[in-house]
Amino acid sequence: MIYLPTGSQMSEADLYTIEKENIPSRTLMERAASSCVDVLIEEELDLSSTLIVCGVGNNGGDGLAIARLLSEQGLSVAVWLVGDTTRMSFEAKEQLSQLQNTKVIIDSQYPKGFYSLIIDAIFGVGLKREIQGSYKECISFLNQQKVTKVAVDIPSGISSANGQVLGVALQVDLTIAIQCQKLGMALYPGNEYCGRIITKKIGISTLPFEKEKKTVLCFHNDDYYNLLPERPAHANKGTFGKVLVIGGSKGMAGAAYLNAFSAYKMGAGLVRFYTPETNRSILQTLLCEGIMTTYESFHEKECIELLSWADVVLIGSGLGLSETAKEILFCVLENHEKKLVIDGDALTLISQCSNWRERVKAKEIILTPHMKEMSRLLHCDVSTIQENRTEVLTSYVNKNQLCCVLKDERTLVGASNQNPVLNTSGNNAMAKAGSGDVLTGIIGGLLSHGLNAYESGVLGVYLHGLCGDIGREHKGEFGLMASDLAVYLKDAINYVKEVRK
Ligand SMILES: NC(=O)C1=CN([C@@H]2O[C@H](COP(=O)(O)OP(=O)(O)OC[C@H]3O[C@@H](n4cnc5c(N)ncnc54)[C@H](O)[C@@H]3O)[C@@H](O)[C@H]2O)[C@@H](O)CC1
Ligand SMILES: [K+]
Repeated sequence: MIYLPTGSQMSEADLYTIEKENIPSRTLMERAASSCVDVLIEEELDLSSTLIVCGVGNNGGDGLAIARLLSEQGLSVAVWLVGDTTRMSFEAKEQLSQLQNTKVIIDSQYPKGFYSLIIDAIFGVGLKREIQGSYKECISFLNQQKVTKVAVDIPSGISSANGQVLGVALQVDLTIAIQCQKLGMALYPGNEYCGRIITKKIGISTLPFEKEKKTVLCFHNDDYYNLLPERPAHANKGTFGKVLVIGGSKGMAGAAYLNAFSAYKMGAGLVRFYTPETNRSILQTLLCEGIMTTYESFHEKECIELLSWADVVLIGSGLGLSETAKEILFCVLENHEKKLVIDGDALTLISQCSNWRERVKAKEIILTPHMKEMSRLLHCDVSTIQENRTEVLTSYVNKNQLCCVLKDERTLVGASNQNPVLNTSGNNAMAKAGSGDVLTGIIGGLLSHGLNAYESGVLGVYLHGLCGDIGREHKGEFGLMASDLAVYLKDAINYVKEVRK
């Protein structure tokens, strides 16, 4: 796995390396610049006439050092120095003075000419606020130039903490990430501005953020492979767990079906529906393997008996917000002692109850909110969550001692005392009704194999995304349906195993 630090975490790591490992800032800058030059050469970019656009911080310092290194190779280089040079960082000033006796053209305006390549060294991880004025004009102007563009560390204008565009951002073809990819480069819209990403290690110690459970991780295939549950030969249907699906109100039977179908496809041993009587024939026709208990109103004894049968309860997909739904939900919260996944309408119902968490008995709890549902749980705006998703998620899971799958184009899985994991599988073909119900079912299937909440959330989200990637190949970007996703689970699991080989 790799760490995806925010800019501030990266700056702390820079400082730690400089102070505790006694590597001077200047040395790190030289290493960063020469690594960038290596990439430019390895990638066979046209370096016949390069424009390097530099800001006044250390990202600009990297750019100035690159200018010197290219010029030492006899290449034609011009530097456009943007911003107030009286505010230049110490390292950038040093780099600028080293350029004085070279052939590099330095201009505080756009140095007119024909350029084969533009290098963006305006802002790196130090970008803090909305870009305005001459910086904004400069980036907008550069965006109009039809020339290959390469960003040093991160495209200028992208927040390294959350991937948001701070006023304006430069769209580049290639980003050379220094030491680590930053979180904002993996999130949207930041990711779309980066083009290809090449990471170059330069010896910055990542110890400071490795120690923190707050730093976001991105798993590799091997990490996922290690989470895949085993299916011993000596097994029966009880070995792989009993999943109780409580979902589907009138007209929403499909949500319960997708939960149950996906849990079975993920290998669960037995799946039972607990659903309104109106869904009986629909669900039995759709899934003859599903055991069926139905209700017309709340019966505590019946509900508690079903809970004692189940290893895993999935509650909420298409459940509705009726009084009966609410009674069943709170009966589950107060009586189910094993593993519990709370999805969809059940999330809305708990968000209306301030002491819901105190009432939960289950030893493993997973919530699967999308951004809107999370905003209901936290009683705040969606934008507040999007801008600070890691902090919001981390503090929520630690406060409530549970696992939370925060669904978005890039889903983040957090659990108490664990690093959040950012998922990068999946695509826009999955943005369709029912997709989340499939995820809930997959997570249920993994829980029923004995994985804990965090493992099931992390692996479930990845497999779900892979189903989307494989499904898009077969069914297309427009035509992929939620029910198709679960069908591709076998291919997704095989993919994880094959890549491992
Ligand atoms: N020793 C180090 O610190 C190293 C730094 N490196 C490079 O340095 C970068 C980080 O350098 P810095 O921390 O100096 O930050 P940046 O170079 O990213 O920019 C910070 C500068 O921009 C200003 N600024 C921030 N937001 C602004 C806005 N919206 N409008 C106008 N001005 C704004 C700040 O006041 C500061 O002067 C990294 O991304 C990387 O490229 C690398 O060379 C590796 C070593
Ligand atoms: K940059």
